[in-house]
Amino acid sequence: MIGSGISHNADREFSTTPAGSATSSGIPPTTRSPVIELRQLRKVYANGVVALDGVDLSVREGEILGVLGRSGAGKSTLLRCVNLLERPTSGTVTVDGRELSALGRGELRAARQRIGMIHQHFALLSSRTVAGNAAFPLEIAGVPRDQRAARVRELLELVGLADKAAAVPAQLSGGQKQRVGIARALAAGPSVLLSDEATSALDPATTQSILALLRRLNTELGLTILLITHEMQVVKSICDSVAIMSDGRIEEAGRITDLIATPGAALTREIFPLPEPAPPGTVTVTFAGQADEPVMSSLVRKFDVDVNVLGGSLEELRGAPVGRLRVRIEGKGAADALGYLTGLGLLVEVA
Ligand SMILES: Nc1ncnc2c1ncn2[C@@H]1O[C@H](COP(=O)(O)OP(=O)(O)OP(=O)(O)O)[C@@H](O)[C@H]1O
Repeated sequence: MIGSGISHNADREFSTTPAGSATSSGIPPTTRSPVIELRQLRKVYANGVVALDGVDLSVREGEILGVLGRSGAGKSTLLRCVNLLERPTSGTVTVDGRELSALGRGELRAARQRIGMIHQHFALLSSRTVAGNAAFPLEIAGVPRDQRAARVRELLELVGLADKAAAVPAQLSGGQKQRVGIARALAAGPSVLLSDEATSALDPATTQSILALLRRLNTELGLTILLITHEMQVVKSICDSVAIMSDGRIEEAGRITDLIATPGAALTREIFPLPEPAPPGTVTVTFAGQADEPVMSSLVRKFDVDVNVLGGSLEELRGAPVGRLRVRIEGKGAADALGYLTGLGLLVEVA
């Protein structure tokens, strides 16, 4: 028997309050309208590789959605289809209510201004200053010089680089380069930001500071963000929703809090790996939220049971603790204890 009962501290961070919340507008993301809609998207490259095989995906206004998948799953192809850098073989791409896949060249160029993009290796112009890089999309759009200068000052302020306007990219750290990339992506005031592995080339601390900046832009500007990543940490830190891709298909998609509350979700197994299948007689409990009740220790007190912890882990999802615990509950009150856990709204899976 591994520990009979659990101390207050051991489970104090688990509770029944759902993690995640409405963002600054107060409108829950699930009730907002989609800003990006992909329908039956298929991409077959000239060499016959089927990179996208019937993808349906919606990203709602003000949402941060992370597409997660192993190398070759089709993430980059998916992202590049959203702004039509890559033309889908079939299917539709709608952004901000306009079906981009139906637009001609000129209209597409204009529609793309509503879509910013940041890249893993920053893609800055090395001969231009920080200000010159941020100003580039404004020059292309024909914005007059004085307006450009004011906008660039505003953008560099926004990303925390006001003092680096005259520096060139070679004088910047990776995190600073990505901030320039973000300033440039936001120059034309897009409603959507696409992020192509934007933190993959950065160290963990810099990654966190860039993710915090993206979250701030999301809440302050209401920016909708579609990001692709192979790092679960990125999804855990800032995403509201996730789509898991494999072999050109989306295997699972939804709000993280909803998926975690869904029995058998692949996301839960990825975030909280436990031996599968669960041994017979064990109970796997998934908790989401903050500490306001020591659930397992109150179980021991209320129902005269022993709770043996077999495994589990606790993670922060967008700053809120979420955990998965595998236990064996023994004693004559075991059935009542299970009913109690279910009644608290926790996901309780009995093997
Ligand atoms: N231009 C191309 N021509 C032919 N095949 C391609 C092309 N680009 C990608 N592919 C293939 O399409 C599939 C999906 O690639 P994609 O780059 O979209 O996946 P990914 O999930 O982004 O992978 P990674 O994380 O390694 O970038 C892979 O089999 C890849 O080899």
